[in-house]
Amino acid sequence: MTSNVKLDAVVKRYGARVATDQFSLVLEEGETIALVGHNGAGKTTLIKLVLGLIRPDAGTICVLGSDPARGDAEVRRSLGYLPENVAFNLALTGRETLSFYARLKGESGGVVRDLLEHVGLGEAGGRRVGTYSKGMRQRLGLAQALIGKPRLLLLDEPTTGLDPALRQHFYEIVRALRDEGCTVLISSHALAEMEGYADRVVIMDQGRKIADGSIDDLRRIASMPSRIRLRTAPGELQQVETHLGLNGCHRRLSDTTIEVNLASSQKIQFIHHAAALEDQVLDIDVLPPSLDELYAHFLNGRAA
Ligand SMILES: Nc1ncnc2c1ncn2[C@@H]1O[C@H](COP(=O)(O)OP(=O)(O)OP(=O)(O)O)[C@@H](O)[C@H]1O
Repeated sequence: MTSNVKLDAVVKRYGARVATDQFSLVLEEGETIALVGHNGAGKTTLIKLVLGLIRPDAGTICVLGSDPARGDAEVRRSLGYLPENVAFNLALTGRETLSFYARLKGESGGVVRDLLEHVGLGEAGGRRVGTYSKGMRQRLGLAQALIGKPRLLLLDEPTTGLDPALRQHFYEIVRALRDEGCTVLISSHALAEMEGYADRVVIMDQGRKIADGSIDDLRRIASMPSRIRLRTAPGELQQVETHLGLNGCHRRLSDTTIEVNLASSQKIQFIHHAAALEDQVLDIDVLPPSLDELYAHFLNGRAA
């Protein structure tokens, strides 16, 4: 694999405040990475360092083979960036806005129409940005970030303001880019929606990296219990509890639903027993820890 981004022991201070603290990270070609952390954890600072908009006080950064602070034109053309708050000239149309950014990136105006179509703004391209909804401006921002087929895409809170259908569409665009080999770093607080799309999750807290791995890796490291949910036949709930030896280590969610928290070592045996009660247990769901739960786990561990 080729590493598109390498940060080694990067420190960035704003006065006495340390925004990133000995932060090391490697991002490979074709990876989608979720960067998560509380407000003020240092996510935007990290993105700005990778873009070369600010310089580190210590440590080294290499982006697409060069130091981003050098502002290498070839590297800049291969970067796409969607800032947290997109600010466009409201008097320009969507098409004029994208044409402007395309020229800045040395691309022909021919890409504009396709990009507008791609983000679902084909028909609105002739309207002034001032008349766009927040979601439309966000999509225009994404189109701007996609100019020039970037090899590295940095998206800061990209789905804020998008409705569920547009979020879905947004992640489909991200998946297609990843399949073409683009590295996509997404900073977000919307953990649930990242679950199906992120190859890796990096959790930041107070400028430090406190977890880094696939969701499965994080589940293994956290070794949190899974929730097993059983649906019983009507009137059979108590029998099932007795058969399975559940002595209060479970919750009744309804007259026919029980939930049990089990460590991975106990999970298979329990499911086996429950499945054997085939007249009484109608359904078994295994709910592994969600990204929200893992996030809380790692942050609590940090606090401890
Ligand atoms: N230009 C600046 N001057 C002074 N302090 C700053 C500056 N930019 C960021 N900081 C501080 O650095 C820390 C990290 O901020 P940063 O914006 O990187 O966090 P974040 O994780 O992106 O937060 P959010 O989720 O709220 O966007 C915070 O304590 C913030 O107050």
